[in-house]
Amino acid sequence: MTSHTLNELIAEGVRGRYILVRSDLNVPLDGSTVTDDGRIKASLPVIEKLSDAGARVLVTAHLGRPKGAPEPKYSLKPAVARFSELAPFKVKLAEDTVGDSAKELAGSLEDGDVLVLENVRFDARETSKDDAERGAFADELVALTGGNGAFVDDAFGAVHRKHASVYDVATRLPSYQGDLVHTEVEVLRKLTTDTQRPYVVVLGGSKVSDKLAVIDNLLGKADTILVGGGMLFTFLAASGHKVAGSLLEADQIPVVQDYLKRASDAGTAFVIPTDVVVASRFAADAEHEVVAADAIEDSSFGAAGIGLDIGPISAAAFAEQIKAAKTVFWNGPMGVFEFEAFSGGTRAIAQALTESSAFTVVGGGDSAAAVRTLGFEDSQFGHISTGGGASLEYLEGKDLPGLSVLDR
Ligand SMILES: Nc1ncnc2c1ncn2[C@@H]1O[C@H](COP(=O)(O)OP(=O)(O)O)[C@@H](O)[C@H]1O
Ligand SMILES: O=C(OP(=O)(O)O)[C@H](O)COP(=O)(O)O
Repeated sequence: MTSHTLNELIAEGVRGRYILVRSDLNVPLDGSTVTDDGRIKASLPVIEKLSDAGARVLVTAHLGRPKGAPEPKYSLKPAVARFSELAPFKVKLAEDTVGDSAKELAGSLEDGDVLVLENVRFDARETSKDDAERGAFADELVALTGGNGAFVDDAFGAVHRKHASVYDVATRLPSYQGDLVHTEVEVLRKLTTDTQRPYVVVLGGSKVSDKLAVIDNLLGKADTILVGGGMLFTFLAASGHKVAGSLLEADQIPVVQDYLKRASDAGTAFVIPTDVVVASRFAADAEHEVVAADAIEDSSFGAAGIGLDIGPISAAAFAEQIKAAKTVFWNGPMGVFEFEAFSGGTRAIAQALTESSAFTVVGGGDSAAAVRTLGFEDSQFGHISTGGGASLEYLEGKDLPGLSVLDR
């Protein structure tokens, strides 16, 4: 199955037509400052191509996980401000997604203009499990394109989401694959069809249940899974250890126990940290100490302690595995890298990737932000993917709704 490409759409002619583009502008923010603009830079080429070709571009995007209603802290304003600085054309932001502001501004677009609609997740229908609800929202998005529109999906980071702006609009408009999605899929396709072993997967971050779900299909595919970040505490708890106030998804403990049981038969080894950096509270200047991973509650902070990074012994052990690998996929920071005191594990893993002769892929908004803010260059890695969950789901061989809906 193949998808139609952006170049095909441009060859068909877009001047004067409304082209709906789904981008992933879900960037990390510090207040209203974008701390890593990688996803904005990655989204720019497709929008620029369409603008140059005379399209009237309507961009949809999400930021964070608002609860289906407008919340100022999840506004796309900072992302669009940064977009405007980077783009050679003016970018407007509507005050709503499909309301009066969106309709009025869309109606006033001229050829080559770009309008970003406010966070699609401000409308609960975007992420609804109910097909009719999502469909109704998609209809309203599509209505903004007049009668002759088209859809370009360029939001690789969201292709694993069956959401209205990713999936349902593509069932309603002639649809095309954006260049970013195309490039990302090509790299991951190579990784899955020609995997050099040992194949090491490094998992961390805070979207614990999302990422635990992908491990099921990685058992037997990956030789080794290194477990860090927020999910390590669910692994420790599954082995009977107390984790004090650390991030724990208690309902996932049986899932992890099942993985641990099946791992050796499947030929996959889990490596769980043996030491952890425990803090007195979740803050950049919190007191902290390194303790054994099976004795987190014995730290000076007792049951109030929070594990915010893997310890140095574990980081060194992970680095050894990475250096001996031929393929490494990494998603999810090892700790709260945003705070210097808890960035050591993430830095050590990034460093090991740069020193490994393996083909290395770093995936995920925060993982990409982490390597950049810790001073590494994109060119030191085989590929930096804009999608963490999306690339993991691709690697486990799942059908990704945002990709399959584009297949003809
Ligand atoms: N031990 C931990 N406790 C709480 N949060 C953590 C921990 N380790 C990492 N994190 C957080 O995980 C976040 C990134 O997670 P996630 O969104 O899953 O990664 P990505 O965007 O790369 O897919 C970071 O903001 C980081 O602070
Ligand atoms: O940040 C994203 O994914 P990632 O953290 O897996 O890289 C994407 O923008 C998708 O966001 P979502 O996981 O809230 O659907």
